[in-house]
Amino acid sequence: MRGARGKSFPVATGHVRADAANSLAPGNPPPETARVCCSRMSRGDMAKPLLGHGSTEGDPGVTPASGRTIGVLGSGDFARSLAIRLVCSGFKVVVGSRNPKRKASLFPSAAEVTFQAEAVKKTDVIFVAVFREHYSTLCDLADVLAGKILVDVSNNTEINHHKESNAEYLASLFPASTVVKGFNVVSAWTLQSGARDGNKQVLICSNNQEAKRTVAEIAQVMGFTPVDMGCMSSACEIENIPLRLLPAWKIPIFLALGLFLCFFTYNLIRQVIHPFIREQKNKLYKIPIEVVNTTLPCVSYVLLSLVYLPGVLAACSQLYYGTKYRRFPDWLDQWLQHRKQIGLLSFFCAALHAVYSLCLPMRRSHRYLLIETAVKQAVEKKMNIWVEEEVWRMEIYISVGIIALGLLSLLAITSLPSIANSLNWREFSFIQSSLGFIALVVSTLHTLTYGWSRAFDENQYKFYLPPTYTLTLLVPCTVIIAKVIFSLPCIRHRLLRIRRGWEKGRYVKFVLPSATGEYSSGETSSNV
Ligand SMILES: Cc1cc2nc3c(=O)[nH]c(=O)nc-3n(C[C@H](O)[C@H](O)[C@H](O)COP(=O)(O)OP(=O)(O)OC[C@H]3O[C@@H](n4cnc5c(N)ncnc54)[C@H](O)[C@@H]3O)c2cc1C
Ligand SMILES: NC(=O)C1=CN([C@@H]2O[C@H](COP(=O)(O)OP(=O)(O)OC[C@H]3O[C@@H](n4cnc5c(N)ncnc54)[C@H](OP(=O)(O)O)[C@@H]3O)[C@@H](O)[C@H]2O)C=CC1
Ligand code: HEM
Ligand SMILES: [Cu+2]
Ligand SMILES: [Fe+3]
Repeated sequence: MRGARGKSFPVATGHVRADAANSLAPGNPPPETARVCCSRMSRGDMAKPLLGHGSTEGDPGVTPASGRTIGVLGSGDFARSLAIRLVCSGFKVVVGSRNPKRKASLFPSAAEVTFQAEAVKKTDVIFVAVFREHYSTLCDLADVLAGKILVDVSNNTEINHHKESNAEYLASLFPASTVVKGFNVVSAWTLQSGARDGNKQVLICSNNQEAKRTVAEIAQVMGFTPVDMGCMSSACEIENIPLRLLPAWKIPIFLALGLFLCFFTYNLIRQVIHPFIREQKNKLYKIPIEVVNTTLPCVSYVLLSLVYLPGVLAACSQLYYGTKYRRFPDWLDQWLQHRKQIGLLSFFCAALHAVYSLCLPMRRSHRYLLIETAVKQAVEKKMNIWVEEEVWRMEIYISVGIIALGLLSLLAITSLPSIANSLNWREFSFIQSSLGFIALVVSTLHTLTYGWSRAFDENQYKFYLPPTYTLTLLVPCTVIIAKVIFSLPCIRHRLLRIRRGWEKGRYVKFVLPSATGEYSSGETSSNV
């Protein structure tokens, strides 16, 4: 749930009873028993609740940290994991089920499992862990639920599946209760195994601040990070989140696939179809490795240049308008937001390309061709086949390729949230912006030394199509030339001023009253 809009919660303890307050404050470790139980908790333990031996009852040393009782309606996966996590966090739990006898054994013995009506009487915060379609079966409990907080944890099967959110629907069924949306982005498994880095966030919304704060505090005690998503109108958005698959990656993946298809087709024409038509030679064997290994690097290289092109366009726009306060066009804003994903896809393709390249010599076809060439040269009595220029060319382009990949790996590592969080923004920007640009320059050197003079060799033109690497050079070279121009002192200085808030022509014309009291026509200006 990285980057979810919303703000974190101030933990207020005013309204919560004193004993519950200090336990609700973040960072209060759950009681020893609970911690021991949680550390040994595993999926298998779901069926055999461990708390029986170490239940908090009867053990003088340990009282439930919060003493607060939390209700759970439903006895399914989510209800069970929720009960375990709540008990581990020191809450008292009462589960309401239609069939308590049958379900009791699935819950930790510290949790009380009883009928729904019984359960809701014992607490003022109830998690409704049933599907939306079964909400109406709870209507007989409306009186008992009046004035209580209902936490709607439900998800849908499709985005915007219903005209109103499940939480709003629940609120319409129980107008006398207060509904808070929350916990739906947490899977039953995470609930049970505890919050790990990726899905620590619990998005919460409600029209009632107090109720929202209460649920947030419970989330904090459970080890989650509550994120305030505002009022109930955000419930739809919160319910859609678990249904979206890697939203930030869609456009970059389609871009990479599109580039792959184009370059693959181009290379197929040049390396397989051309020899088949012109020389009746069957080169189909080249497809799995050679064609792929001249496609992947091109995709990687173009993607890498598309990471730095928006920064160049952004700079051009700022220089042109003489301000940084003018919104970029949406397409550029979108592009700037997707640079991380484009960069990581570039790294992924480059890494594959490196592995493919290192495997080139181990192929059977490579050996046959090598032997064939050797025999041919022996027959033609060609002894000295060493071409110094070619040797150097290959030594250089492979070595430079390895350096480029090393730099990309560094960028990829600093993309990891745990690493990025350990850098300050200047360090992060230096690595991403400066080192990233150097990686682009080094990759260009690799490509140019690989291509060398092929672009001027007419044998390299198949069906008049130029060698593939020449197609890849356009965007990267544009970015490199632009960056060189921006580094010229006059332009660099202006760009830095703009990025520090200076604005072209932002001055106020005003007329100074002269000593005699008339207004002179002189104009003065000041930057506002
Ligand atoms: C392997 C790899 C991993 C990467 N990982 C990350 C990553 O984790 N996070 C990341 O952000 N990038 C990542 N990138 C992309 C790239 O490295 C960074 O975005 C880098 O900061 C771009 O530098 P730049 O000099 O092009 O532009 P910048 O210097 O970042 O930006 C140029 C100017 O554009 C404007 N600008 C920049 N961003 C915005 C914006 N979002 N909205 C409005 N104006 C803006 C600013 O005025 C800025 O001064 C990765 C790239 C690669 C290859
Ligand atoms: N599973 C997960 O990982 C997650 C689930 N959720 C949400 O949690 C809620 C429960 O999910 P989950 O536990 O997986 O579902 P389950 O089907 O496992 O449990 C749902 C519970 O609802 C009750 N129930 C079932 N049928 C009916 C019925 N016809 N009438 C009344 N009550 C019924 C049952 O409790 P009893 O028989 O005891 O009354 C049952 O245990 C859903 O809204 C889901 O979207 C949210 C995030 C993650
Ligand atoms: C360990 C790192 C690398 C090695 C060993 C390597 C090796 C090679 C080899 C052997 C070729 C010739 C491919 C062939 O003829 O089949 C090649 C071409 C190429 N490489 Fe790399 N490379 C590396 C990294 C990179 C990186 C990081 C990039 C760019 C991001 C890159 C971009 C290219 C390009 C664009 C070509 C030309 C492809 C063509 O037009 O046919 N390489 N590389
Ligand atoms: Cu436990
Ligand atoms: Fe439905």
